[in-house]
Amino acid sequence: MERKIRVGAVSYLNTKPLIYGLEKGLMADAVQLKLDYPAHIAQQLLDDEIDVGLVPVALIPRLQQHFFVSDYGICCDGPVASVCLFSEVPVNEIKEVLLDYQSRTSVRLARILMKEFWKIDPVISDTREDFRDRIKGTTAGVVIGDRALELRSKATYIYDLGEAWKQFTGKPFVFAAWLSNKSLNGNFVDAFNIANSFGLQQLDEVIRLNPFPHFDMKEYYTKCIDYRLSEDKKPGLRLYLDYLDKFKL
Ligand SMILES: C=C(O[C@@H]1C=C(C(=O)O)C=C[C@H]1O)C(=O)O
Repeated sequence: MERKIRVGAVSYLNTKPLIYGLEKGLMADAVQLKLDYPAHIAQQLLDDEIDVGLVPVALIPRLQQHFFVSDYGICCDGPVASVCLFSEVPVNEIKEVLLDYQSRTSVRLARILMKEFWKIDPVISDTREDFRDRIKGTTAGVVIGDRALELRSKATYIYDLGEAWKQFTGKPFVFAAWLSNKSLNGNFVDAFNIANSFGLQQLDEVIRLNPFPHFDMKEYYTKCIDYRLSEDKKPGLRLYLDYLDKFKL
């Protein structure tokens, strides 16, 4: 029997619709699914511990070769709600910014926006563990995922990075895409696309299975996250990758 394809998916709520089909057993004979936070998925694809991952797009320049596995990803076209700069003071008074250790794409997006859009030059600090209680006074923080959705109700100033990117460039943004480090056969790709679309067609059931009191999940899945990695998303992705190159990020 052929070895199963090792698939690494993001463990946040944003990914639940995409993996609902896989978790229901579609492709159970072909796929072994692991969940982790984005920075770990990125490392696992680099280390060849997985074959396919919902990988932060910031990893693309570091991969020797990469293939887009499906028509789905984690994108937005305007406010995304779960990727924000949280602060107790207005953006131009921020002195230090803590960057979420779980992120690879958004932390670099924040650096681009600070330089080019907000035109601020705070001290930028990486983190290695939970840092949310250090966001106070003039120290702000970039937080992603479910923890960001939760923080929204407590934060004073919320700068949504999807919204800021849209204001800055006029374009949608791609956070993560299903990428592989080797070419996979067309049958796998077709089945994977069908599995991805399964949950998107049954959002009410996905929401029922993953109750989350801090945010309206129907709104999150239908208005904030855009799951279609369609052609109209590509110019924004290219522009982001150009900025990574330009600023050596
Ligand atoms: C919209 C989001 O997109 C994500 C952000 C990522 C990143 O910053 O590296 C990677 C995967 C996505 O989960 C989110 O996490 O809230």
